[in-house]
Amino acid sequence: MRRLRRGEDRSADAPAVLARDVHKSYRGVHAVRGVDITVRRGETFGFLGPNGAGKSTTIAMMCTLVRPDSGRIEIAGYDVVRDGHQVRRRLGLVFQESTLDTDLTTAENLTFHADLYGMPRAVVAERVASMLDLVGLRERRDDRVATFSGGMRRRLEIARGLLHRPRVLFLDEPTVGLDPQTRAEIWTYLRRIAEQEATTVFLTTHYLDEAEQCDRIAIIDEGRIVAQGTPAELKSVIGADRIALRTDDDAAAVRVLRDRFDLAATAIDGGVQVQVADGARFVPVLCSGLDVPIFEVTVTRPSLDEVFLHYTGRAIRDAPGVPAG
Ligand SMILES: Nc1ncnc2c1ncn2[C@@H]1O[C@H](COP(=O)(O)OP(=O)(O)OP(=O)(O)O)[C@@H](O)[C@H]1O
Repeated sequence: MRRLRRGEDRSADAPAVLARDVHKSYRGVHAVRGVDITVRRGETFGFLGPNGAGKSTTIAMMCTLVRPDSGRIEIAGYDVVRDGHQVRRRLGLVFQESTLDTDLTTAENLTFHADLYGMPRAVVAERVASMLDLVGLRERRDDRVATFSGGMRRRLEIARGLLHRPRVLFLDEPTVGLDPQTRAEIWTYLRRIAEQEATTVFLTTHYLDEAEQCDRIAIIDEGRIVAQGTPAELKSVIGADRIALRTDDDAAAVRVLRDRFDLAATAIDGGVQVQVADGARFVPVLCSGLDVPIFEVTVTRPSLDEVFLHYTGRAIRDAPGVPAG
């Protein structure tokens, strides 16, 4: 590795987040068992897993709140154990539980944060204004946070997390408990952050439609990363499209699928199902070659739901304590 000159910022070409063989146990519970993660600069990275899989522990280690037992974590090139101060300067945090002071105004909450981070007074006013623009709260600058909706509070927390220009913004379930419209709105801001601020966004979510919007995702189960890649890459592991058929004679359809198309069909509720590589291309071939009247054909492409089920043995929506998405 190239030696750094005094005062040189390592973060310029280092990955935003790097974790190698990270372990953490709490008395008797091996919560994180050899996690490897690489997040590139500017990526929006989704971290998924069933309840108790080790997400919060991993994030807490990345944010210097919990010390790893072994392994290595670097944020923008700085080690979380050796260079904790450098790491903290480079990250922003948005937790599930709000940490805003509701008795203060929007601007006061932000200025308080700027003081904590030792931001020069001369730049604070302008930075506060541009962050409030980013999350659409400029008009509410002097209102007390106590008067805000859940979505507005979350937006303010995002603005606060970004105020000191972190390299990585960590968000733990940023949209949990919000209605679908507000969730969509938060995502508009998250995308804007990635574009305008060139900030890496690392977030946990239980919503697969949100994971779908990430550049890359990792799935953790029982303390281990079981899959990592773009949503498209992970879905391609599941591979096949599913074609569900309702026909006039399902038994005959199964025979024809086997004899003519070499496909093993399985019975499903009210019909039969086969798996093929490219459903859209196969449907016309099937319809002309089946010889059995078809009432209905449905093609389902692999989803992240199936990816999650494949790797964890659980449907993400079945995880206890998770509102249906
Ligand atoms: N402070 C602690 N002391 C003891 N055990 C803990 C502690 N924090 C977490 N654990 C245990 O470590 C495991 C991983 O927990 P963690 O909170 O990291 O999972 P998670 O994926 O974030 O779960 P959730 O989605 O429910 O927040 C769980 O078995 C949990 O009970």
